[in-house]
Amino acid sequence: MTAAVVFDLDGTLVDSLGDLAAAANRTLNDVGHDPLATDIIKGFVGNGLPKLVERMIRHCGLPLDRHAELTQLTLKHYNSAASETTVPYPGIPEALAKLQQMGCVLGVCTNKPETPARHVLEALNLSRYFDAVLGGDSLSTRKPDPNHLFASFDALQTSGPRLFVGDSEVDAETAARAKIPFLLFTEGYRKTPVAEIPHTVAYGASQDLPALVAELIKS
Ligand SMILES: O=C(O)COP(=O)(O)O
Ligand SMILES: [Mg+2]
Repeated sequence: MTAAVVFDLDGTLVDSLGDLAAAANRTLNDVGHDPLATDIIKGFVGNGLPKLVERMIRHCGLPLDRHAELTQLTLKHYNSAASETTVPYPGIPEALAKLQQMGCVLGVCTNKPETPARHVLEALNLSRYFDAVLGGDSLSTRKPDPNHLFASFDALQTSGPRLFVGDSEVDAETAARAKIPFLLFTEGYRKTPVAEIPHTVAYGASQDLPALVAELIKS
């Protein structure tokens, strides 16, 4: 039986915080605001780019009626430099290759807009592993709505076991609502202690993924 494994992108497959923060800070620069520390911007990631911009606007005390304009601006900045410093987490390419060898079909379900998500996967030589990539703007809904995750599995067209791998509270909520086993990467952008994030298994080294997946699909 073919297992389907769907991955979150930011904070799970790739460390993209530097490029996200750079895009956000370029927008702040455009409106005459001082840049924010990367760690502050890290707290804005997880619910997609429009939400990141909304959190930035609130944090900086900027007018909320500029949300649409500043979202467009941030997307433009991000699209022009989405893979400058972004790298796969150590062990990710090897783990994906191994999972494919094991017969798993792989997909991506990210709240990042689809265009930069595909660009990042391409630039980092990871797109070859994925049969489906759904972004935060691919549907009319996004994580934590379980329909975003269901649509990602449906796109893989397999009937075997389903697993979801992610790094955040949003991913955990999505998996719980979809009733799909959840593998939590502990070294991504989560804001709460691991023990407070519902998960099936937690891991801190991506090299361990193939063995964890093998264990979960056999049970
Ligand atoms: O774009 C975001 O806010 C988060 O993206 P992710 O769903 O790949 O973690
Ligand atoms: Mg993530």
